[in-house]
Amino acid sequence: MAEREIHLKRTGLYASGCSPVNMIQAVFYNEDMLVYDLEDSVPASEKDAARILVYQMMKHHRPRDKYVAIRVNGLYSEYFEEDIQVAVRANPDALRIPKVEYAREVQEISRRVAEIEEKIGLEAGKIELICNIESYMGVLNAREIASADPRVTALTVSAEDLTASMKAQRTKKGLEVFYARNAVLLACRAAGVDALDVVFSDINDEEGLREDTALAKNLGFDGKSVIHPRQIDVVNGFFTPSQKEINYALRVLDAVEKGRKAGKGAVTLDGSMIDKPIELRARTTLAQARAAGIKLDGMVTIK
Ligand SMILES: CC(C)(COP(=O)(O)OP(=O)(O)OC[C@H]1O[C@@H](n2cnc3c(N)ncnc32)[C@H](O)[C@@H]1OP(=O)(O)O)[C@@H](O)C(=O)NCCC(=O)NCCSC(=O)C[C@@](O)(CC(=O)O)C(=O)O
Ligand SMILES: [Mg+2]
Repeated sequence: MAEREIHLKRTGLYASGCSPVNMIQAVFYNEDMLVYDLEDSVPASEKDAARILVYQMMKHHRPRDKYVAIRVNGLYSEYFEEDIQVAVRANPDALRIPKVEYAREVQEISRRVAEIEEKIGLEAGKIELICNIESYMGVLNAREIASADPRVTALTVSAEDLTASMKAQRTKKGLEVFYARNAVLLACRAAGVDALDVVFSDINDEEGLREDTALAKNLGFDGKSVIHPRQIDVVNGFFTPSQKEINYALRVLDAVEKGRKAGKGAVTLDGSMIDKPIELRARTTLAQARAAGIKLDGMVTIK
């Protein structure tokens, strides 16, 4: 099995497989993950053309240093067989699998990917699987799905299909998917895979996007799917620790270290108690900052 590199997934930009212009443009934006879509953004009449376009893009214009995924149609759709044949041959970093409901589906897809990898001589096990959780059944089984197969490196919450399956109304505040977001996030944490948040569909509502992304970040998500280039910097910004957050994290570790030397388990900083979980959160902030390319060496802590 291939050794996994860790990839930042703050933003996953969908570019429709039936829009050659968007597919080319998407190469040049700041998203961490580019997702070429063969599923719901492609009408039935364009499925064959989209498959060819995505394959050609991957062969001739694949961006260097960018994590690229291909979203295939679901396991039970009439397009799955051709999609998986072409998508694996395009050798993406990951396949995004829509509408996953059971661990056995992930295992079946992983087995199919392995067969094709072997047939065409690709490194075994390198292509990752990102499972889109977009039904009540998927949410209920998220824990098993997240640990179904070593290829699984992330789960996403996909709110549009999910709310349709729940007979819920999709709102911007997102109360209807609050439980699902938490359930999927906890499943990801239990399995040690990344948790990716819902698409915010109104591309003209920046304030709404900010509120939605702040919520996702506070809940613990690692990133968010986006559909328009305007959404990328906003979302990257939320999932990259700010200077203020980094500075606070450094001060927490400083206080912990001083406490340790003085033989204390809990110390205070700015009047608040600092103990083990706060130290852990500070370490997470610094790990996220390093992953985002922020250099921490020699950084001074200023109150
Ligand atoms: C919404 C719109 C049509 C608007 O386009 P418009 O062209 O009107 O927008 P403009 O503002 O005019 O664009 C300004 C400039 O940006 C360029 N530009 C725009 N979008 C770009 C882009 N994506 N990539 C690269 N470039 C782009 C454009 O070409 C122009 O370039 P230029 O002319 O040079 O200035 C377009 O964005 C778009 O197609 N988005 C992706 C839609 C999609 O993939 N949906 C499926 C995934 S969600 C789903 O399935 C639900 C889910 O499954 C989710 C889950 O599972 O996670 C669930 O259940 O919840
Ligand atoms: Mg969907």
